[in-house]
Amino acid sequence: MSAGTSGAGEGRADGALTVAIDGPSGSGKSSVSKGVARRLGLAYLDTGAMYRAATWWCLHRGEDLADQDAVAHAVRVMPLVMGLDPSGPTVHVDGTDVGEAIRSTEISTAVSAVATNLAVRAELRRLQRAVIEAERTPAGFAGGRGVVAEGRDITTVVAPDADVRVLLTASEEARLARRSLDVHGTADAAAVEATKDQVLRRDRDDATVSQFQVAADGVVTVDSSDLDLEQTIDAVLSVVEQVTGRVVGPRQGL
Ligand SMILES: Nc1ncnc2c1ncn2[C@@H]1O[C@H](COP(=O)(O)OP(=O)(O)OP(=O)(O)O)[C@@H](O)[C@H]1O
Ligand SMILES: Nc1ccn([C@H]2C[C@H](O)[C@@H](COP(=O)(O)O)O2)c(=O)n1
Repeated sequence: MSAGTSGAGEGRADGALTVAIDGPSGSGKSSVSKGVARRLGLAYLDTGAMYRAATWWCLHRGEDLADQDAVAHAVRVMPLVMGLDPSGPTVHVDGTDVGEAIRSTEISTAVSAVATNLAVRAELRRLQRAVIEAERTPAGFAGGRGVVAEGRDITTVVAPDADVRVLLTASEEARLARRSLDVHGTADAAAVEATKDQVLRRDRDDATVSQFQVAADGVVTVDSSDLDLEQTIDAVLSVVEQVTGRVVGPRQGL
C-alpha cells in the first residue's frame, strides 16, 4: 500500500510537537483536534478517515468485507493521499476526492468491519506512524510541522510516545445528541434513536480491537460533556501547556 500527504497548516509550531487524541464516537475528536492543530500551527491527521477511505475503496472494488484476506490485500494496494491542513483536511483515493463520500451512512455503518480486520490495522498503523514521524522531524524534506493525530488507538498503540496524550470523552447522551444534530439536523427522540447504530453499536464493535473508553497510564482525560467546542479546545490546549510547559497564545478570530 502506498500513501502520500499534502497540504500545510497555518504557521509553524515552536519545535515539532506530537499531540495524540483518542475517544469514542461523537466525543468531538475531529472538531477539537482541528481546532488544537490550528491554534498550535500543527498538521492534522484524521486516522478515522483512513479507515473510512479503506472501506470506501473496498466497496468501490466490490470486495466482500467479510473476506478478511481480500480486504487486507485491497488496503495494501490502496493509493491513499491524506491532506493534513487542519483548516481543510482532504482524503483522496486513486485520485478521487472521497472527503464527502466517506461520511455517508453507508460507510459509517460498514467501517467497523474493516477497522476490526487486524491485517488492515497493521497496514494503516504503519502509514499513520510514517506520517507522524515525518511531521515530527523538523529537518525532514517537508520540514516537519508537528502533528495532532486523532483516532481510537493513537495514545496507546500508534504513538504512545507522543508529547501530549489526551482521551476525549463525553457522556453517551451528549455524544448521541451531537451526532444526531450532525446527521439529522435535530436531536429529537426519533433522530437520537436512529443515530444509535452509528455511535453505540460502532463503539461496541471498535472496542473489540482498541481501548478508547478508559485512559491508559499517562493519558489525560478531558470530559467535554458540559463544554462547548471552544471550551473543549481550550481545555486540551491547557493540557498541552501543563505537559510541555509551552505557552499557547490567545485565540485570534477562530
Ligand atoms: N464540546 C464539544 N466538543 C467537541 N465537539 C462538539 C462539542 N459540542 C458539540 N460538538 C459537535 O459534535 C459533533 C461531533 O464532533 P466530531 O465529529 O468532532 O466527533 P468525533 O469524536 O470525531 O466523532 P466520530 O468518531 O464519530 O467521527 C460536531 O458537530 C461538533 O461540532
Ligand atoms: N485509530 C483509529 C481510528 C478509527 N478507527 C475506526 C473506528 C471507527 O468506527 C472508524 C471511523 O472513525 P471515525 O471517523 O468515526 O473517527 O474507524 C479505528 O479503529 N482506529
